[in-house]
Parts: sequence; structure tokens; C-alpha cells
Amino acid sequence: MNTVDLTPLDVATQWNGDENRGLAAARVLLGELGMECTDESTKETPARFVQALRELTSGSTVDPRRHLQVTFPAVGRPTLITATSVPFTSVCEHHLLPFTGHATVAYLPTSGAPIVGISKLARVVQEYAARPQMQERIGEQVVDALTSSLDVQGAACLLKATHACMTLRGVGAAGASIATDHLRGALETDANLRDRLFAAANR
Ligand SMILES: Nc1nc2c(ncn2[C@@H]2O[C@H](COP(=O)(O)OP(=O)(O)OP(=O)(O)O)[C@@H](O)[C@H]2O)c(=O)[nH]1
Ligand SMILES: [Zn+2]
Repeated sequence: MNTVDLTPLDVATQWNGDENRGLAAARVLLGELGMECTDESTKETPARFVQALRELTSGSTVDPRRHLQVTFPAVGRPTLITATSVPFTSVCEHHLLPFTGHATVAYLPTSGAPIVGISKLARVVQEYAARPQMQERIGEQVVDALTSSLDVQGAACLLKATHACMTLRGVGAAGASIATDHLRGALETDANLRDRLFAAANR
């Protein structure tokens, strides 16, 4: 099967030969941390650890743009379409620690151009996030997907997230969050549209 046809759940539950290597490596790593993982509570911990990382990176082998292939005919005149407060979970590619937050995703279709189901805006964000990532790359990939898959006058992806590597360790900046804005086309150049976008995002 082409990996593009797999859902994240397929990938997360598809155990193959590599899993045994992952499990063995997890046992070694946890052993180095002094965790023997032999009692009732922890004997499955290496497997849980591998599975958790697989779940968090289950979007690595799927193409989120596939969600933008099913379209509907335009409804009336083009309007700014914005999904706000879309939750996402990712892992930073530097520490493999989670970062979580919310996205605002928007596009302005070209007049008469097809539109997509609104849930697909959230699916695209969540699947790009489900990889070892940088926050900036998620935003870039989402607007790339919108502008390359749909006929749009503009697109945007605003993200706000808390990075565990920054709040729970290292600099220990508890409460800090990172905001990134990716704006394309009319959403970058038209101040009125931009204002409407940021008013909707209200972050
Ligand atoms: N730009 C960007 N940086 C990130 C992201 N996630 C984590 N980082 C940063 O990646 C950097 C890695 O820097 P290093 O100096 O190699 O790692 P480190 O010694 O663990 O750094 P500290 O976190 O400062 O302790 C850190 O500054 C992280 O805050 C992200 O999504 N975007
Ligand atoms: Zn990190």
C-alpha cells in the first residue's frame, strides 16, 4: 500500500520488524536512566515509551495534502474562511519533547474556486504537527499545502504553542509560549483582511 493511503492510526498500530529494534533500544535507554522495568507497573514501560513516540510522530509517513483533494463548489462570493482554536500536538525535533498549542488556519478562495470541508483545515495542521518538527515549519507547510492544493487569493496559519523543552527543562521558562505567523498572498498584503484574521484568532 502506498504510504499516502495510510491514516495516522494505521501507522501508529502497524508494528513491524523495526519495532523490536525500537523496543530493545528503549530498554537500553531506560536502563541507562536506572529504570529496570521489571515490576508489574513498569515491565511494559519500554513498549509504552516506543508506542507513545510512534503515536506522536504518526504523521511522518502520510501526506496531509490528501485532505484537500475533496472539494465542494463555491458558495456565493468568496469570503475569508477561518478555523480558530485548532488544537495540535507535536514533538520538537531537537529534544523529542512535546509542544502543544492552538492554530488559526485561514484561506480566501479565488472567486468561483472550489472550497474544502472545514474539518480538513484542522486535519492538515494536526498531521503536519504529528512529526518531529519545528513550529515554524508546521506553519510554512500548512500555508504551502493550502496554496498549492487550492485556488486561493491568500492563506494563513497562526500558531501559538508551549514547548516542554523550554518550560520544563533548560531555560525553565514556565508559562512562556511561542507565536508564529505565516501569511501568504492577500492575507499578507491586505491590511483589512489581516486585521479580520487576527481579530478572529484573538490570541
Ligand atoms: N526555532 C525553533 N527552535 C526550537 C523549536 N523547538 C525547540 N527549539 C530550540 O532548539 C534549540 C536547540 O538548541 P541547543 O542549544 O542545541 O539545545 P540545548 O542545549 O538543549 O538548548 P536549551 O534548550 O537552551 O537548553 C533550543 O534553543 C530550543 O529552544 C522550534 O519549534 N523552533
Ligand atoms: Zn526542544
